[in-house]
Amino acid sequence: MAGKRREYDEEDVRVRPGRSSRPRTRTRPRHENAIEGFVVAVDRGRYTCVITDPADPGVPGGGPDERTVTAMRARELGRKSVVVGDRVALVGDTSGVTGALARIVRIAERTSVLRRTADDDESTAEGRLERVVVANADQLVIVSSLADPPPRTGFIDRCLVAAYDADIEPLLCLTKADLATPDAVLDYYAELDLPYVLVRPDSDLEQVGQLLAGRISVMVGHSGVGKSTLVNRLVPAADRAVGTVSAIGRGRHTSTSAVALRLPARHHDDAGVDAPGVADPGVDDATTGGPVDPGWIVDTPGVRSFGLAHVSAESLLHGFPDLVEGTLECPVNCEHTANEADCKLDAWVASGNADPRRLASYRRLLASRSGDVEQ
Ligand SMILES: Nc1nc2c(ncn2[C@@H]2O[C@H](COP(=O)(O)OP(=O)(O)OP(=O)(O)O)[C@@H](O)[C@H]2O)c(=O)[nH]1
Ligand SMILES: [Zn+2]
Repeated sequence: MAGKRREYDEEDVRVRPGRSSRPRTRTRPRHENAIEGFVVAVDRGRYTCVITDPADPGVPGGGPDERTVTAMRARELGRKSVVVGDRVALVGDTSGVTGALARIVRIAERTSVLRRTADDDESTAEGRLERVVVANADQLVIVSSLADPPPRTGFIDRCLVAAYDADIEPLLCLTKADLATPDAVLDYYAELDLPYVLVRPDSDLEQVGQLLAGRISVMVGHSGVGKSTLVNRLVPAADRAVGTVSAIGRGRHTSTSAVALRLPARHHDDAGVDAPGVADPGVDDATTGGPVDPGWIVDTPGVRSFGLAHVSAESLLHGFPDLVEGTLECPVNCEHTANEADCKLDAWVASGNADPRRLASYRRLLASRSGDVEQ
């Protein structure tokens, strides 16, 4: 019976009625032996997956027995993209030996998606789309240096909106704290309950480590802010290339890519793991008493920013809670742009309720968004 053999939910496979005559779901193998993996890198149709199947030795936590397999998409996935952070079901040769090729037959429902900004690569049709680049992230680490290059709050604001929209917690990581004070940046965000950490070359990174433990954290930041330096300190095995800041800024990366790096294991008895104010990331595996998943950092070297074309003007406001009250008296359907004669935000700012730079930033995002390509 066809119905009985189906093991896919509708999210995984669309059973196309009518025009499509291929009885795909009836002939598909069951893939009972599929094992779970986590996509850590994507390169030209090949997916690098770490086996995270509970039945697999060395899982979770990247033990010595951990296997990394190369996989391709099974045809039955259709056009569904597979991105870094996806949890997938793998069949075929999952031995992980050189040359072995597994197949991804299922993608687990995503808890979050981050899309890269539409103009990352204007030279191709694909590059003009807001493609999903990272799935299942639960934290967006916005890396900004306090000097050299100076902080760009417009960029931070954009990332905050992307994070709130995707339901991902933001963490502001202010680097080069040895070169400048964070006061101006923190003042700009005074009205937001924005968690932040300060990083300098001599910081021990204990606090950062705690905030990353057991979670999937995406790092984003401009070139030269010290992202690679930080990743190398957190994940020494990653060996990310550290560049030098050039006056004109470096050319754009030619390809957009993301890669997930496993954080080194932390131990239950690490001092201060339950520091006040730090949400319990749930690293204790109480059910099995097994090893702790240390978490992942997703580095996004080719991603300049995250797309907001799909975010409504009202949702954009989530990144600007200090402005929300100022819109309450706006006319219905007010777009809150500078062109709206009756928008109340100008008066809200003029009477000192919010920083004018915040309104300017909000309006810049509104304007940039309308230039984005809708997916
Ligand atoms: N003073 C100071 N310099 C730092 C700090 N962190 C990084 N740097 C320096 O800043 C420069 C850029 O660092 P990277 O780690 O390459 O920056 P990045 O963000 O990875 O830049 P891309 O690789 O271009 O994306 C290097 O010369 C680092 O040594 C810091 O906390 N303080
Ligand atoms: Zn308005």
